[in-house]
Amino acid sequence: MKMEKLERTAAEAQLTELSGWVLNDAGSSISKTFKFANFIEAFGFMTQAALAAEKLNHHPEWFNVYSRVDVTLNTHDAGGLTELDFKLAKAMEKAAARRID
Ligand SMILES: C[C@H](O)[C@H](O)[C@H]1CNC2=NC(N)=NC(=O)C2=N1
Repeated sequence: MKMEKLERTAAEAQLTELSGWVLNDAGSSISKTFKFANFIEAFGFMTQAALAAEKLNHHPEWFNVYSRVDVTLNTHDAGGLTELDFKLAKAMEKAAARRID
């Protein structure tokens, strides 16, 4: 799926529909840290998010230590943010219903 790179203002507008996600200085990615009660909760989130990512054919960059998952989204094919990053971020919000903060 060919996706258009979003300009900074468009990315900022999309961000208003999400909470806790931050745009990097370059305007080329969004990030959020998710916290869970323990590793199993964190890994459950990652499993659900992985299924959503596979459906979208759009995959996260992420780092997990125990109960914490740091997520960064961007579209490497477009060299920045696209609609797909925001779709995946919203799917991740649903998958993170059991987060603790
Ligand atoms: C060939 C394959 O469809 C592409 O490489 C997809 C896969 N998943 C992807 N995920 C992300 N985050 N960015 C991409 O540009 C991307 N491209």
